[in-house]
Amino acid sequence: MSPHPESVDPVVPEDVGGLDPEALEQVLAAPGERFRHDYLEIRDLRVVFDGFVAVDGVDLTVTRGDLRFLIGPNGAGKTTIVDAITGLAPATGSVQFGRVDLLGKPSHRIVRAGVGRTFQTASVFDELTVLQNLDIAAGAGRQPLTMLRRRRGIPPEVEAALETVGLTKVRDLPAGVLAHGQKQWLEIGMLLVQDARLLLLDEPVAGMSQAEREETGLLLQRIGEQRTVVVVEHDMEFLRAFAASVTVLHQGKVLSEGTVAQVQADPRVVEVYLGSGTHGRGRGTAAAAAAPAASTEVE
Ligand SMILES: Nc1ncnc2c1ncn2[C@@H]1O[C@H](COP(=O)(O)OP(=O)(O)OP(=O)(O)O)[C@@H](O)[C@H]1O
Repeated sequence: MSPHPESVDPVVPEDVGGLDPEALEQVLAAPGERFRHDYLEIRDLRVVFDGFVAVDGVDLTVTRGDLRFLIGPNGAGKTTIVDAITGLAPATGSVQFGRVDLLGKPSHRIVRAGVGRTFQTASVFDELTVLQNLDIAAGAGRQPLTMLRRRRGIPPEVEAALETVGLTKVRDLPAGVLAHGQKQWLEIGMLLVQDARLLLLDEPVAGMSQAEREETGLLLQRIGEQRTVVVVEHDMEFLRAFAASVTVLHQGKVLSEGTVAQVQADPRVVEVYLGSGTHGRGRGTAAAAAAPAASTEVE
């Protein structure tokens, strides 16, 4: 849909540091038993906008421990599926997570069911500091009375999230001055403190440097070991490096599903990404990025 936001020069110190996987342990620390029923199960999902079928009977199952990438040409319906799961697009069918039926629930109830998402354009509060953004996200899971109580110091889960996403040194800066990649990290941190157990990430590495992409990929792999993670992505290099499994969408339907190697070898996927003008809806970057992968399989 919208073009990737240009990466802006960060107005932050050079030595901000990277992500800290060890700090992540503190945020994630939770007995696996609690997540036993955590899996996303979508059946016959359909989203229609004024007669236009954007999502057309999609089935999707993502289990905890998976790191599922959703790919597909421009307009395939990827973001709309995430919108439907999070209550932002009207849908029919069924969407269950952790035994909770999500369809038809208002967004705040879906958040409370443990579902969190990021957007293609980071949706942090620019005027508030990094710390305040995280604090608000942490509050999303708190009872109103606890929210009103004055708290001394930084809650440990917020501190651990700050370290995890490498933003400790910029915690008092307004989020608006962060570089695009750092905003994406902040959003991931917000999902962690919000205790999201299903994380839906829309193009999380857009605008990031190669080093940042790698750090983010490793972070997502680690989170994916404990939580259910779905990544909407156009970056095929990133996908090849980090996806555990892939669902390819095309014109609102699931075209192919499997490991990276399996979908790359699927002639239907090759056709959609490399095909003639009839499938020419793919955005240039996606098609171009997919081409080397597909061609290695077809050569
Ligand atoms: N609110 C809306 N009203 C009408 N049509 C919409 C709306 N949202 C999405 N669409 C249409 O639904 C289709 C799927 O859009 P969607 O954003 O889900 O695709 P996508 O696969 O995420 O694409 P991209 O990779 O470009 O983000 C597109 O044709 C889009 O124009």
